[in-house]
Amino acid sequence: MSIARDIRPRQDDSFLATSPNASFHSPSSHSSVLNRTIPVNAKPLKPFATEDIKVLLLENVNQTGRDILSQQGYQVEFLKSSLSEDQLIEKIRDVHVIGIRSKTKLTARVLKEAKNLIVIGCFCIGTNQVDLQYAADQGIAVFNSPFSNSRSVAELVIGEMVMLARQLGDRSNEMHAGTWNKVSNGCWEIRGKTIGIIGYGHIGAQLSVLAEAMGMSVIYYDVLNIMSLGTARQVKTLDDLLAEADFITCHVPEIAETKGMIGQPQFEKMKKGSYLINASRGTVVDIPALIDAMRSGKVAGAALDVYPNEPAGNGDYFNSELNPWGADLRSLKNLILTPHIGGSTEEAQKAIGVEVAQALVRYANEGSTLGAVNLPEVFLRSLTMDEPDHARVIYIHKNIPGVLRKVNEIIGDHNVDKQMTDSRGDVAYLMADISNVDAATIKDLYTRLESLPSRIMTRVLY
Ligand SMILES: NC(=O)c1ccc[n+]([C@@H]2O[C@H](COP(=O)([O-])OP(=O)(O)OC[C@H]3O[C@@H](n4cnc5c(N)ncnc54)[C@H](O)[C@@H]3O)[C@@H](O)[C@H]2O)c1
Ligand SMILES: O=C(O)CC[C@@H](O)C(=O)O
Repeated sequence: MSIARDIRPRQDDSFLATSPNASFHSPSSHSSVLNRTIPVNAKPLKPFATEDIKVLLLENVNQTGRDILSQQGYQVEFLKSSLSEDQLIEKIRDVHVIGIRSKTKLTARVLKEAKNLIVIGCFCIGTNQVDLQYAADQGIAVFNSPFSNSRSVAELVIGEMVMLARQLGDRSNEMHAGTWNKVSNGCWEIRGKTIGIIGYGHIGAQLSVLAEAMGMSVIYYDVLNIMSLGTARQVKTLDDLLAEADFITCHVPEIAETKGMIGQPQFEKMKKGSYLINASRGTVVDIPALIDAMRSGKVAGAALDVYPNEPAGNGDYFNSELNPWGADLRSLKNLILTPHIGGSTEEAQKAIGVEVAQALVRYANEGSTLGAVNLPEVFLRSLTMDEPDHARVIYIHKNIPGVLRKVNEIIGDHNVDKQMTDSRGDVAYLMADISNVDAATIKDLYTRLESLPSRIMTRVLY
């Protein structure tokens, strides 16, 4: 049994002094709910000695996040880069909380070994690097930061459009090599041009507003019907967008439908001399097809921030071993290559560090799944110091008929102050606050819930 799932009684009251911060600063729609319902005298709930909680943070997670987790008394191990699958399997075995960014692949093979893991924090927007369903089936919650770096990506794209339209990358490279090459041929203003945004979500919509302010016409394609901002216009098909846009920019998640979404047939449908930007995920654009389209002059310039294979850490790793077309790509003119830095600003990384670390603490200490991307969102107001003998039961279980009857047979002998349950697909999440319980009762509740066949994970916080 893992420490985090341990229900052993408190040795003393010392961990009451290390209260988790009860406030939640996420700008998400849930924040007002949380802020409203957390009383000043919230009772810290901890089922464990916090110093036993092991946290592994990879990929240079921001100091803000590291501080929040360390202040809880958790044991925090921090690495600057990612780990390979085999290295992760070794490391993850005794970890209760893991924090990653976009490079660390938490596959089913890795998660299978993570016997103590209760929660994953993706300190970024994308969650495609985690096997979300497998995690849910094991009762492991996954949190991310849905929009703390959206503005940073949108600003990068605006800058890149100007750079591509003016061939700034090439001019700068030439000057670095001592060459003065003053040209205007093929150089344009972006004012009056049309930007075609593929994926009008957080980033796409933010970009729409900025591009319009630069004097551009904005069209977008999205699988959802989304309200246009300003004078932007939604087009019906991707082909409509490709035929009309001067600058095409991708802001879709990596899912089966978006893999290879921009390939040779799509390049054929673009206007001659158009520009392509991809700061979403590397698999969205077929890079050999882009190389052909740039060599033929169909595409006048491109900016890539993401690649099908990216190195685990910084260094001279962006070579043909990593991606076979590397040398061909690097030989192209008017091509901006950046190392997945769309969201890499001080503002974004600090905000993400706070948001995700707070979600991890809230989940570990209080069981709230608000904002989880793979479990139903369940929240109960914090217990207060006026409720010293209350315990919070969390029962993550298979979503099959008859479970609640069995659970209520177990907790129904006690005074259930409040209870909430919800399901998402095959997994359901139940939280119940029970009053007037002693250590023996807590142990009994835990053991009986654990013995139910529907059990995925039981936690009792008190
Ligand atoms: N380069 C970076 O550093 C960086 C930073 C942040 C995010 N990202 C990537 O950008 C992606 C988009 O971010 P976001 O915050 O705007 O996401 P979002 O979820 O807010 O928006 C994505 C939009 O794409 C749409 N979409 C999904 N499938 C589509 C399809 N097949 N065709 C057209 N539209 C489709 C969705 O309906 C949604 O409106 C993220 O998933 C992430 O992978 C990259
Ligand atoms: O910081 C990262 O590694 C990922 C940034 C971005 O791709 C995201 O998904 O938020």
